[in-house]
Amino acid sequence: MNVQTIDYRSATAGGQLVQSLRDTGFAVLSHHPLPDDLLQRLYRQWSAFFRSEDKHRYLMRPTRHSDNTVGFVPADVSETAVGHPLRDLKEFYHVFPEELLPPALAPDTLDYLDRAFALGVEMLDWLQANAPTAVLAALPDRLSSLLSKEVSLLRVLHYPPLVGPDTSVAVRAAAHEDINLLTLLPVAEQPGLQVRDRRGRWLDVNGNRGELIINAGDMLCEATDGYFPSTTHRVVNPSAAADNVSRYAIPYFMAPRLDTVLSDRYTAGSYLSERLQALNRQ
Ligand SMILES: O=C(O)CCC(=O)C(=O)O
Ligand SMILES: [Fe+2]
Repeated sequence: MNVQTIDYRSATAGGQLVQSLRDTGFAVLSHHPLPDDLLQRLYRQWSAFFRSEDKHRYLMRPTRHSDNTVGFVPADVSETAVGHPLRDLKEFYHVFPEELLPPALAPDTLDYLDRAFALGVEMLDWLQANAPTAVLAALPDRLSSLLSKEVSLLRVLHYPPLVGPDTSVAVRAAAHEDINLLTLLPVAEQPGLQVRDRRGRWLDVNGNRGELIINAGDMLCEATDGYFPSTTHRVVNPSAAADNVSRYAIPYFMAPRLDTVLSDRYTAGSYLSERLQALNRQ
């Protein structure tokens, strides 16, 4: 399996994106418009946040627009991937527009969120223009018109350096699929992200700094009757002592309005509720 790197500026980028998502569920986008200096500021500001005790003042609470939570999620209540016995080794912060957010972090974080949303709209328009009409015909609207900024989630993840005895079983992020339509994830400064190919082998996602990983989520898979597969991925623990440092990642999970009918079985709302219950079962 070969996750394609696609140059955002290429005239055929849309077709390449469809092909790569079809083949692997993932793509890497180079030369995209999300500014690297903005991303670097986010890493700096959020690493300071996770180091400070202030984070406990922003403990997670229900969001206004979905069953999700907004705010800081400490490692001891973190998610447990379906089929995995232990919680992931991560703490994170859920950002939604106009909801709980430390004021010092708001300007750059919300600027990034707006830009990521605009790029996500463009990516879905690329899929719309390049996927077979029949695949998208059952959807109630154009893919990008289904998006909801209120339901879409910017997650800032901190995977602390590993300590303690049970790290051989617990992992930074156990194997899972994303719930949403499309995920935009800047290539992290530290390695660890892997995807599973059709034969069950785990492969590193080889993106370079400054590039953007794009992957299809389960809602896109459901809404296209499997045309766009949502590929299983994970974040493995550092293997060498020298790599045992904090890792940060900032995925943007783009989701449709909750009343969107995805299939005969699900609306986006019923799908999201079912999946969140499974993740937060412990
Ligand atoms: O940390 C990463 O690189 C990916 C995180 C991820 O897959 C997720 O939060 O769904
Ligand atoms: Fe994920």
